[in-house]
Amino acid sequence: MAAPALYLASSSPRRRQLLALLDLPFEVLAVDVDESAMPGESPLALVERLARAKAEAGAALAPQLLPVLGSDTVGELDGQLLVKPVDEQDAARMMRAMSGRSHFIHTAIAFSDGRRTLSHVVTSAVTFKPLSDPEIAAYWQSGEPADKAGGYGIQGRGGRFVSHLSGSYFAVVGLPLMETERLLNQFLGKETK
Ligand SMILES: Cc1cn([C@H]2C[C@H](O)[C@@H](COP(=O)(O)OP(=O)(O)OP(=O)(O)O)O2)c(=O)[nH]c1=O
Repeated sequence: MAAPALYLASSSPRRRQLLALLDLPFEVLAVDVDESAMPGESPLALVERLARAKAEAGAALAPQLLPVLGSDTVGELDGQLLVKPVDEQDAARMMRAMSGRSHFIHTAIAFSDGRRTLSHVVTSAVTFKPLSDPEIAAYWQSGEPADKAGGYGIQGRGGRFVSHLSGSYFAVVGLPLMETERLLNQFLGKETK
């Protein structure tokens, strides 16, 4: 196996698959970061703080001084945070709130080596078609919503609900490709166009 060029501080298989598309050898680090929001913290501030915290927690564990990537995804509707649903009722509440209208998905990325941290947030707007209660119930049964911010996966069955996307598809899935490569190059001091 090639020596790693960076570490990924994430237990998400999706982030692993997406990072592999940058064609750089990397190793995964398991970090444990408390993801709860602080009182009055905006979704944008939260998502960036968590990505930085994951990257910095990873850097503290990394066996070599290499960039560590941390990332976090949250949704926002009317200023309110949309995170992973705690149960079916919570998922249904979010789906009904998102039905027939647009919400934001914020994904933050951060690189840290323990000495400095650089971060960036990508915001996308996702519009849902109007959803019926039977559709919402059947979607929960598919098992897809449980581990996803906003309670859906655009890359799976949840894609059936999306009538419009403005922003980065890959950021909604959990890792914006172009921005991650650009931020890494910036972190490494490489010139990019
Ligand atoms: C909106 C949306 C979110 N998601 C996922 C991306 C994230 O993995 C997840 C949000 O949870 P996160 O806390 O960002 O990430 P995670 O717990 O999966 O992994 P880790 O913290 O170890 O990196 O929701 C999708 O896969 N598709 C979607 O359409």
